[in-house]
Amino acid sequence: MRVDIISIFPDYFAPLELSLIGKARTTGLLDLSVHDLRTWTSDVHRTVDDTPYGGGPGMVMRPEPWGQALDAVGPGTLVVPSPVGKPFTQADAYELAALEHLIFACGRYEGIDQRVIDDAASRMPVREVSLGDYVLFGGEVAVIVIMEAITRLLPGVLGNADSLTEESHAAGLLEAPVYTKPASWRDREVPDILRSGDHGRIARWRRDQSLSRTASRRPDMMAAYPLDHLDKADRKA
Ligand SMILES: N#Cc1ccccc1Cn1ccc2ccc(-c3cc(N)[nH]n3)cc21
Repeated sequence: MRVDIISIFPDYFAPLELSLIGKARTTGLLDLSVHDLRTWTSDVHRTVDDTPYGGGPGMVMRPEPWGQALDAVGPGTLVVPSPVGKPFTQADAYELAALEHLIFACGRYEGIDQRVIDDAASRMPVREVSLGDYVLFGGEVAVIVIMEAITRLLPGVLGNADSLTEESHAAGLLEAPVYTKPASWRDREVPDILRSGDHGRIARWRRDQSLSRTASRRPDMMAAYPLDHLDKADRKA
């Protein structure tokens, strides 16, 4: 997978040289390039923002540098983090992980001139995505989060691919609590079932835990959970 990130703060992406994303880059699973938007400015001050038409607070990112940057690195699927984007989900992570070339546009200030998005959409797929109902300073942190969510889905990145099938949101439920040694810690014991060796009962216990956690913490996910995945007993719960 090829990924191009465009930002006025390229140093924000140093964390993408670490851990499993860094390993994916060195092994060639991920071809990641980070670009400074100011590369595509032409004035001595390397200006990337200007005052908003119609007035209002703050500044808006100018279209010219963005247009030239996207011409240079595109075409690909353009992903634009934004407070007004579609909520980013695990399903989106799977979809993006299956694509050949992603381009991330990191806005700052009050956002990017809308014509940049409209112009890009005339020649490549564009996805405006939100990480949640809160406002960040810019798109960089959102791109780091999205890059983690995507990269861990790439074949060969996670040592144990089984992790992907059991984890939260993969099966449409929140995952069960996890425990490791010691069996007793600060007078708190690991549930006996998990030490029973009865894998059938353990699987049932974990699914019950997932259902109860999801029902209490994320009723919205329960509403979307296919009823035919529930045993008759579960449906009464
Ligand atoms: N746009 C905008 C904007 C509008 C008003 C006030 C502040 C900003 C800051 N900002 C500039 C770029 C940019 C990118 C993504 C987010 C973002 C995503 C999520 N989920 N929250 N915030 C914010 C971003």
